[in-house]
Amino acid sequence: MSASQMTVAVVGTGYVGLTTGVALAYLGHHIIAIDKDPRKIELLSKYQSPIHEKGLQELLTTARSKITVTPDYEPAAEADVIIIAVGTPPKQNGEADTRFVEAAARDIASVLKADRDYVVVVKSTVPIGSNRRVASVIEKVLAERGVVTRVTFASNPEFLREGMALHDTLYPDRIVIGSEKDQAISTLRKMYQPLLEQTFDAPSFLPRPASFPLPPLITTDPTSAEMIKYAANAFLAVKISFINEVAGLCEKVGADVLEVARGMGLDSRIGPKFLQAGLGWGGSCFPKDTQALQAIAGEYGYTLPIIHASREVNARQRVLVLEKLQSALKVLRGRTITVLGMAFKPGTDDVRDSPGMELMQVLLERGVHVRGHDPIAIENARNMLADMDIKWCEDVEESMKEADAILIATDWPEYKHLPWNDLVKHMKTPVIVDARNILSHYDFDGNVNYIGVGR
Ligand SMILES: NC(=O)c1ccc[n+]([C@@H]2O[C@H](COP(=O)([O-])OP(=O)(O)OC[C@H]3O[C@@H](n4cnc5c(N)ncnc54)[C@H](O)[C@@H]3O)[C@@H](O)[C@H]2O)c1
Ligand SMILES: O=c1ccn([C@@H]2O[C@H](COP(=O)(O)OP(=O)(O)O[C@H]3O[C@H](CO)[C@@H](O)[C@H](O)[C@H]3O)[C@@H](O)[C@H]2O)c(=O)[nH]1
Repeated sequence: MSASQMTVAVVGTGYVGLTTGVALAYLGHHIIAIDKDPRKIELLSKYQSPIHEKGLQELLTTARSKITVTPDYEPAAEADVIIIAVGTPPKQNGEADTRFVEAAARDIASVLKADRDYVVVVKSTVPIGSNRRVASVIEKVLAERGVVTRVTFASNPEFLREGMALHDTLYPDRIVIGSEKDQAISTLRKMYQPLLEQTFDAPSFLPRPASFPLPPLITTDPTSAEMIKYAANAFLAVKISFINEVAGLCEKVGADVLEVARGMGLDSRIGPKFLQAGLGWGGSCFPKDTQALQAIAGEYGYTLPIIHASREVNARQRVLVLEKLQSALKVLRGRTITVLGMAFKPGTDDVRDSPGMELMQVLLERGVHVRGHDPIAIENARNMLADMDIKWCEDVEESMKEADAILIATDWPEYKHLPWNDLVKHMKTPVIVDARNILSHYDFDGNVNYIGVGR
C-alpha cells in the first residue's frame, strides 16, 4: 500500500466529506464517496459540486477519475480507510445527535469483508466517547455476521472553515489523530503524508501560502481528540463574543472597536484573528458545538460559565443590531428593509443558523417589508424560508431602491465595493446598519445615517 494508492471511502458528502474526499483524490488516493441523499448523488455522479466552496468544482473536475460516487456501502468493503463525515445536528436539549454516525457505523459493518485490514475514522464532530461507541457498534454487527476481520478505529476531527474549506484541508494548521492503535495511526499518517510533507503540486487556484510551515501531526487518545475539536471551536466562539462585548462598551465610551481590536491583536499572545466585532457567530458549527459542549459538561455535573456567557453575548448581539435599526427608523412596522447577506459568512452558500436570516424573521414579525439579497446563497435562503413573505432580490442595486434601511448582515467583499453614494440616493431614507463593519462613515458623502457596531 503506497501513500499514493490508498482506497478511502468517505461516508457523507457534505461540506466536510466532499471537501475531504476531493482533496484526498487530488493527492492521489482512490475515493469512494457515499451519501444517502439522492440529490447529492445525482449531482456528484455528474461531478457537479452540490455546494459552493472556492476551488471545489475545479478540483472535483480535475480529480474525477479518482472518485466513485455511490449511495451504496458495498464498495466501502474495498477501502483501506473509511471516514465517517455525516452530520451531527443538535437535539432539542442541545446534545449532538449521533444517530447518523451510528447508522453509518452499522452500514459500514454490514459490508466489511473477512480477513482484511480496515481503519474506521470518525471525522464528524462527536460527543466524548463516540469513537468508542462507533467501535462497539461495528464490532457487534461483525460478530452478528460472524465476520472476523481486523478493524482499528481513530478520531480525526476536522477544523476546516466554510468558504476556505479546500484551503484549510490542503494547508492545515495541524492534523489530529486520536487512536489507541498504532496500526490506525500509521495508516492515517500514510494517507495524510502528502499533506504532512506538502509534496503535492499546489493547484493554481489555491496556491500554497507563502512560508507555510509543515503541519504537525498530533497523535493522542480518542477522548482528547474529541475534546480538542470542541475546545477549539468554543475558544474561537468565546474570542468573538469577547470582542463583541468590548464593542458594546466602545460605543458607550466613544472608542472604535476596529482600532481596539487592531491594538489588541498585534500582541502576539492574542493574535489578530477572530476579533471582528459585528453580528456575532452563526453557522452549522459554533452554535451547535458550544451547546453540545455544555450538554457534555452537564452529564458530568460540571458547568462552563465562560462558554455559557459567550452564547448569551452572541444572542444579545443580534438584539443590539436590531435595536440600531429600531432607533434609526423609530417605527419598524410598515418600513422596507433590505438585508444584505443570507450566508452565515462570506464564501459559502450555507445558511444554517445564519444571523441575517434570523434577523429577517424577526423583522417580518415586526411588520417590516423584508427584502433579501445574497451573491451565492439566495436559493438556499429561499428554500429555507419558503413560506415567508420575503422579496428575494437577485440584483443587489435593485434590492435597495426605495428601501428605508439597509442591514449588512454578511461581510461579502462584493458589498464593500458597491457604488454606495449613488445607491443611497435611491433609498427612501438613507439608513445603513453595517452589522459587519465592512464600511465606515468616511465612505459616504454625507446626509447618510451610517451605523456600524462598536464605533
Ligand atoms: N461544515 C463545517 O464547516 C464543518 C467543519 C468541521 C467539522 N464539521 C463536522 O463534520 C460533520 C459533517 O458536517 P457537514 O457540515 O459536512 O454536514 P452536511 O450536513 O453538509 O453533510 C452531511 C452529509 O451526510 C449525509 N449522510 C447523513 N447520514 C448518512 C448516512 N447514514 N450514510 C451516508 N450519508 C449520510 C447527508 O446526506 C449529508 O450529505 C458534522 O459533525 C460537523 O459538525 C463540520
Ligand atoms: O472575527 C470573527 C470571525 C468570525 N465571525 C463569525 O463567526 C462565524 C463562524 O466563522 P468561521 O469560524 O470562519 O466559519 P465556520 O465555517 O463556522 O468554521 C468554524 O467551525 C468549523 C466547524 O466546526 C471549524 O472546523 C472551524 O475551524 C471554525 O472556524 C461566522 O458567522 C462569522 O461571521 C465573527 O463574527 N467574527
